[in-house]
Amino acid sequence: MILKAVELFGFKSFGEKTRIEFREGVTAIVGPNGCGKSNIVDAIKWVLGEQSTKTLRTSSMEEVIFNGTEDRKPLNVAEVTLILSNNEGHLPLDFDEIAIRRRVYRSGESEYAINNAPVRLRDVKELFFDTGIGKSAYSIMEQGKIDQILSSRPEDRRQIFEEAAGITRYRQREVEANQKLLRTEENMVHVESVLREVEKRYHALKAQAEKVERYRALSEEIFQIEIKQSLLKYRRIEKALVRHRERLRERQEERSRLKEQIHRLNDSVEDSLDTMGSLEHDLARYQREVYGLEVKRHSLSSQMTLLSEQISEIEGKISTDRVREQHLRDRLLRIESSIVEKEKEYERILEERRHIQSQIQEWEESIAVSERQIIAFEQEIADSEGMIGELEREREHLHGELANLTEEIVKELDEGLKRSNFSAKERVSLSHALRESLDHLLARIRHRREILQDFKRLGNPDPPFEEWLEEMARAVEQARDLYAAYLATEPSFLEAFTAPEGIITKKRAIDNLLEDVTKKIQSSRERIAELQTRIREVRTRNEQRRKSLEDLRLTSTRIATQAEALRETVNALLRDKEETLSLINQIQKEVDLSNRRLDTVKASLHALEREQKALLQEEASCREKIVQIERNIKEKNSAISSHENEIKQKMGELSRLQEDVERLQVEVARYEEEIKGLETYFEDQHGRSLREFLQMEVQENPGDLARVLAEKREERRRLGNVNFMAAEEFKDVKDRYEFLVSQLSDLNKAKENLTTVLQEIRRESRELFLATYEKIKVNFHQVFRRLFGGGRAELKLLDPSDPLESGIEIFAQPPGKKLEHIGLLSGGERSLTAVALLFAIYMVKPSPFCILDEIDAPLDENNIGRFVELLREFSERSQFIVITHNKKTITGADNLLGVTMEESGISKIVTIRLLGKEEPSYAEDIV
Ligand SMILES: Nc1ncnc2c1ncn2[C@@H]1O[C@H](COP(=O)(O)OP(=O)(O)OP(=O)(O)O)[C@@H](O)[C@H]1O
Repeated sequence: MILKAVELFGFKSFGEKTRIEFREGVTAIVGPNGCGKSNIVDAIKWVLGEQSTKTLRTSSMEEVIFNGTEDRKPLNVAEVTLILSNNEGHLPLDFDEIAIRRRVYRSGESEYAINNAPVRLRDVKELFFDTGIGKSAYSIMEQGKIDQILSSRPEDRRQIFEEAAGITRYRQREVEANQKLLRTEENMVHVESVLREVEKRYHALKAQAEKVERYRALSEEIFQIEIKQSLLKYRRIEKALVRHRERLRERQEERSRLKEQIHRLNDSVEDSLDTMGSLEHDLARYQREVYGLEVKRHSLSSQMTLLSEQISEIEGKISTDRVREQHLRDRLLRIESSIVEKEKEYERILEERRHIQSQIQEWEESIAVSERQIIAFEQEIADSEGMIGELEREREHLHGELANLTEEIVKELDEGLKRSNFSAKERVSLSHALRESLDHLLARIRHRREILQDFKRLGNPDPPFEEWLEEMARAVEQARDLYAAYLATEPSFLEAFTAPEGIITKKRAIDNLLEDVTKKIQSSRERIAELQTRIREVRTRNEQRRKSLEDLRLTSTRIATQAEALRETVNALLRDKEETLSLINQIQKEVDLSNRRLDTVKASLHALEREQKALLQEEASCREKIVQIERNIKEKNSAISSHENEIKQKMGELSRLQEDVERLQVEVARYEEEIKGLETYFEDQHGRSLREFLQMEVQENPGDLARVLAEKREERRRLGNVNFMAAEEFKDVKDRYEFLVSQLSDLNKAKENLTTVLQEIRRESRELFLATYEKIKVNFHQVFRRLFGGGRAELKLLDPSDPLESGIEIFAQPPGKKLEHIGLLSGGERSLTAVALLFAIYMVKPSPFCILDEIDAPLDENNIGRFVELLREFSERSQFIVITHNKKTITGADNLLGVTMEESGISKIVTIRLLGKEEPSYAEDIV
C-alpha cells in the first residue's frame, strides 16, 4: 500500500483545489517557513480522524477551513481526500484503490466517506487498525510526537508499542467488552432493585389468591354435589318414565297386531266368498270346453288323411326332376371343356399376331431411320458441292494472283540483273576455268602418287616432296582466286528475293494455298462419291425391307381372321352353356318348389298331429280341473264358517287392550312433567342446564351426598369475605416476578461470558505486546549504535508484572558518556534517540507509509548523514514523506515536492523530480 495522492480543498492555507501526488521511495517536501508544509501533515492526520484541535494546531475544528486572505474570501467547507493504493490488500476492503474523504462545514457538520460511500469515523479508524497508520500511530512523526515518545511520562509511550504489537484491535475489543460488562452490571443492579419491590407484593397477593382459590374450589365441589343430587333424582324419574313408556309401547303394538289380525280375517272371509263365485263360474266353463274339444278332434283326423296322400304325390315329382338335372350337368361339363380348349387356341393365335405386329413396327422404324439417313447424306452432298464451288472460285483467284506475281518476279529480276551488270557469259567462262583448274590439280595429285609408287618400287627413298608441295600450293591458290572471281559475279539483289518478306516467299505462300485448296476440292469430291454409293446401298436395303413388311402384314390379316372365327365358336359354346345352366336352374327351382311344398304339407300334417295331441291333453286337463274345482268349493265353505268364529273372539280381546293403553298414557305424561320441573329448578338455581351433565357418573348414595354437601357449605361460610381480584393481580405479579428472575439469571451468565472474553483478550494482548516489545528492545539498541556510531540504549518495563498497563522507560548512553535517563540528553541526542526508536519499531512492523515532519531539524551534519543512510535503507520497505529544510536530507530523497506561496496566503505545490539534474536551481530557490 502506498499513499498515492492527497487532494485538498479549503483546508487551512490550501484555499484552491490542490492535488499532491506521491511516489514510492523517499519524497522530500520543501519550502520556506509558513508556506503550508505542515498543513499537509495536518490534512492527512485530519482525514485519519484526528479530533484534537491542539494536535491540529487550531483552537476549534472550524479553523481548519480556509480563512481567506486580503484578496480572497474565506470558504465554508474544508475537504481532504487520501488516495491509497491497496494492491497488496493491506486494508480489509476489496478495492485496488481506496479514497478516504473527510469534509467539515462552518456550520460544524462533519462527514466521512470511503470510496464516496458515507461512513462513520469509527469505520475509518477500524480500517487502519494495526497497520501502523492512524492519527496516533507511528506513521506520522512530527516534533510533537517526538516529544510524546520522549516525554517524561513513560505511560504515554505505550501507544506506539501497542500499535506495532497489533493489539489496538484487542484494546478496542477490550474497551467494548468492558463497556458491555459495565452495562450488564448496571442492568443487574436495576433488575435486582425492581425484583425486591415485586417480591413483597408477590407474597402478599399469593395468600389472598390462595383463599380465592379455596373458595372457588369449595363452590365448585358444592356445585358438583348438587349436580349429583339432581342427577340421582332425574335418573329415578327417568327410569320410571322409560318403564311406563315401554309398557305403553308394548300395549299399543299388541293392539295394532290384534287389529291387523281381525282385518286379515275379514279380508280372508271376503276373499273366500269371491273365490267361491269364480269357482262355480269356472266349473260351468270347463264343462262347455270338454264338449267343444271332442268335436274338433274328429275333424282333424279327416284333414290328416288328405295331407298324407299329397306328400306321396310331391315326392314322386322330385325324383323325376333330379334325373333330368343330372343329364343336363353332364352336357355342361362337355361344353366347358371345349370352351377352355378354344380359348387356349385363341390366346396362342393372338400371341402370334402380337409378335408379327411388333416385327412390322420394327421394320417400319428401320425403314424410317434409313430414309432419314438418306436425307442427311443428300444434305451433306449438297453442302460439299456448295463448298467445292467456293473452293474453285478461290483457286481461280489464287491463279490470278500467282500470274501477277510471276510477272512481277520476272520484271524485278530483269531490273536487278541490269542494275548489277550481271553477265551470264562471264560467269559461265569463270566456272569453266575453275573446273579446269581443279581437274588439273587432281590430275597432278594422281600423277605424283604414281611417281611416288615408282620411287618406292625402284627403291629411291628420297622423292622431291617440297617441290611437289610448292607446286600444289600454287595450284590451290590459283583455284581459290578463280572461285573468288566466280562468287563476285553472283548478283546481290537475289538475297532480297529470297528474304522472308521477299517476293519469292510470297509466291511460295500462294503456291502452298493453291495446293491446300486443290486438296480440299479433291477430298470433297471423294466424300460426295462415297455418300452417293451409301445412298444407293441404303435404298436397296429399304426395298428388301418393304417386301418383307408386305408379307408380314398379309400373315397378320390371316391370323386375325382365324382369331375372329375362333371367337365366334367360343361365343356359341358360351351361349349353349348359358342355356344348359338356365335349364338346370329351372329344374332346381322346380325341385326346390316341390321340396318347399313337401315341407309345408309335412309341417301342416305335423301341426295337425300336434293339435290333435294338444286337444287330447286339453280335454284331459279340463276334466281334471272340473274335479279340482268341485273339491275347492267344498273346502272354501268350511273355511268361511271357521274364520267367522275367530273374528268374534278377537274383538273381545281388542276392547280390553284399549283400556290398558289409555291408563298408561296418563302415567307417562305425569313423569314427563316431573322431569321438566326438575330441569327448570336446576337452571334457576345454577344458571346452567342439567342436560350438560347427563353423562356424568354418580357413584355415591343420596345420604352421603347430603352429608358432604352440608360440610362443604359450612366450610365455605367460615372463609368469610374474599377478594376475588387478588387472583388476577397475583397472576400479573407472578409473571413479572418470574421474568425478572430469569433476566437476572441471563445477566449473570452474560457477565460470566464477558469476564471470560476479557481475560482471553488480555492474555492474547499481553503475549503479543511482550513479543513485540522484546524485538523492539533488541532493534532499538542496534539502531541506536548505528545512529550514534556506538554507545548503548535500553528499554525497560516499569511494572513487568502488568505489561499491558506498565509505562516504558528509555535509557540511552551516547558514545563516551554514562547510561542516562533520556531527560538528561541534549536536544539533538534526544531527537536521534527518538529516531532510533522509530526505526526499531519499523523493523518489527513497518508502516506502509510514513510522514516525518522536520524530525531532522535538531541533528548536526554527522548525525544527518547517518539518519539519511537509515532512511534510504528503510525506504526499500516503506514509503517516506519527509518535511525538511536540511540539504543533506533533500539530497537523499528520490522525489522532491516544493510548497510555495506565490500568492500570499495560498499554498501551491511544485513537483521537482530529479534533484540537481533537471531543475536544480529551482529546487535551490524553493529550499
Ligand atoms: N484556516 C486557515 N486559513 C488560511 N491559512 C491558514 C489557516 N490555518 C493556517 N493557515 C496558514 O498556514 C500557514 C502555516 O503553515 P505551516 O505551519 O504548514 O507552515 P510550514 O511550511 O510547515 O512552516 P515551517 O517551515 O515554519 O514549519 C500560516 O501562514 C497560516 O496563516
